[in-house]
Amino acid sequence: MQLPSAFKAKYQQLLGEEAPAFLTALSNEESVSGFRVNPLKNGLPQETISKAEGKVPYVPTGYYGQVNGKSLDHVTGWIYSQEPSAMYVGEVVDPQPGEKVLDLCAAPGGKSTHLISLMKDQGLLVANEIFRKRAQVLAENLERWGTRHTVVTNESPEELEKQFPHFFDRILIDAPCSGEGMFRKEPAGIEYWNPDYPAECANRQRKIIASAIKMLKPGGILVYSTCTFAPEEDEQNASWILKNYLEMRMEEIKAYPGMDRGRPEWADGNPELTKAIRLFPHHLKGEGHFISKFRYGSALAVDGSKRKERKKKKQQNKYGLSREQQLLFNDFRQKVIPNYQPNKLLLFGDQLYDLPAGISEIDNLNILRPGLHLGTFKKRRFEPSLALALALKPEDTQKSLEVNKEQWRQYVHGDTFTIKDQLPNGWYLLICDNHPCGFGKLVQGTVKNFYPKGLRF
Ligand SMILES: C[S@@+](CC[C@H](N)C(=O)[O-])C[C@H]1O[C@@H](n2cnc3c(N)ncnc32)[C@H](O)[C@@H]1O
Repeated sequence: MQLPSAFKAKYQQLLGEEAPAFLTALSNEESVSGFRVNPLKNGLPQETISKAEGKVPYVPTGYYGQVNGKSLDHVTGWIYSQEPSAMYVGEVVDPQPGEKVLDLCAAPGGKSTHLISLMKDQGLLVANEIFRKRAQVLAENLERWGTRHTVVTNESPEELEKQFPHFFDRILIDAPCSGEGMFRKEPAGIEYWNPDYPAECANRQRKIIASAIKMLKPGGILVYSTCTFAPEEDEQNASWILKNYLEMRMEEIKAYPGMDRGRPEWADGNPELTKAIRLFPHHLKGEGHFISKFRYGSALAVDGSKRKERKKKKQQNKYGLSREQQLLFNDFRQKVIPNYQPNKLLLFGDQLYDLPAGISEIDNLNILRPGLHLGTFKKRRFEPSLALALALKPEDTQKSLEVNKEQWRQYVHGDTFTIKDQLPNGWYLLICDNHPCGFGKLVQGTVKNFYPKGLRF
């Protein structure tokens, strides 16, 4: 791979005698692949793990190795393909169960799936992406992951800032950046690069940071990360935060072997910047990353709850179910998932969702996924969704049907298949090798296929 000569000259000057090792690792060595396993599911993805090339030492759920995108483990959300350096970001955010967390630049969902896992799917994760198409991919990836407590929004940071003043316990900005750290994984990124590009990205990042800080609760945590080596976007933005927001304090990030500290001399010399972390491909088995962590130390008293309370009442009617819809869903729930307790049922058109607690302000937002998608109302019937199936564990239902790998392949291909056992007609959660993988409707021994058309293969 050919790196731009201005890029090489820049890092020659910054890294000095280390530069040849850095440039060789970036241009001549292979990128590193990895995957994380999903602790929200009811077991370990043994088939994928058996082919792994070892564990990532700084991420308990992380492994080195490739993922087969058509495997049962991947299709049912038991694993997420993510390069190892990127995995450390979620660990640094360290969200706790029950917290309110915002992933501001979230697509395609590598960090969001990690954050909601660490939260044990408790509390609220708002996963936001500014571009609609990317937000749809984000929603799909989170659907596979099987989360009840994630809302996917498609907003600009400026718009979100109006809706969530001082609302979140933790915010991650995994910023759009010049992507230098991904050059060997995505060489197309080299074409966008020019010597002015990092400064342009830094300006855009500062706007995103300014919005994020307005959404932090007093005492809240901001993690700012990039996948670039450019000091303009890394240390210089971290020092910009410290200079412009006196209530923001840097928190020290643990450096595992192979990780480097932030470089104050690449910004204004502030020694605080050593609390950040740099991941270089010539020091660590992974791609390039920068991670910094801040606490919003101000003891501001902020309360916008009264205004919101009024809106909340209006919303309940707007998204409410008709009597017939309530009966249809209750009938399904009692027969198939009697122990499932929805938090708040919400109807978007004919789509039924379960809105997580902790969020009421949805009227003024572009929302792609207001919580777990439970299913669709059709004429006088309710069809459960794939998302619901992937959020269930085998023990959540008595109405399940074991399918073998061959039947699973028929199912994801969109075919019907027959079963030998005599079972009553109705909805069944299909389970293959302990993986819930979708719903099927049994009619006289034939399992009718409800796998979404757009996902069949
Ligand atoms: C580095 S990627 C995020 C990767 C993601 N966190 C993950 O782990 O899968 C940055 C994201 O920021 C989005 N983005 C681009 N411009 C933006 C802006 N002005 N404000 C917020 N997000 C933006 C991009 O579309 C992209 O999805």
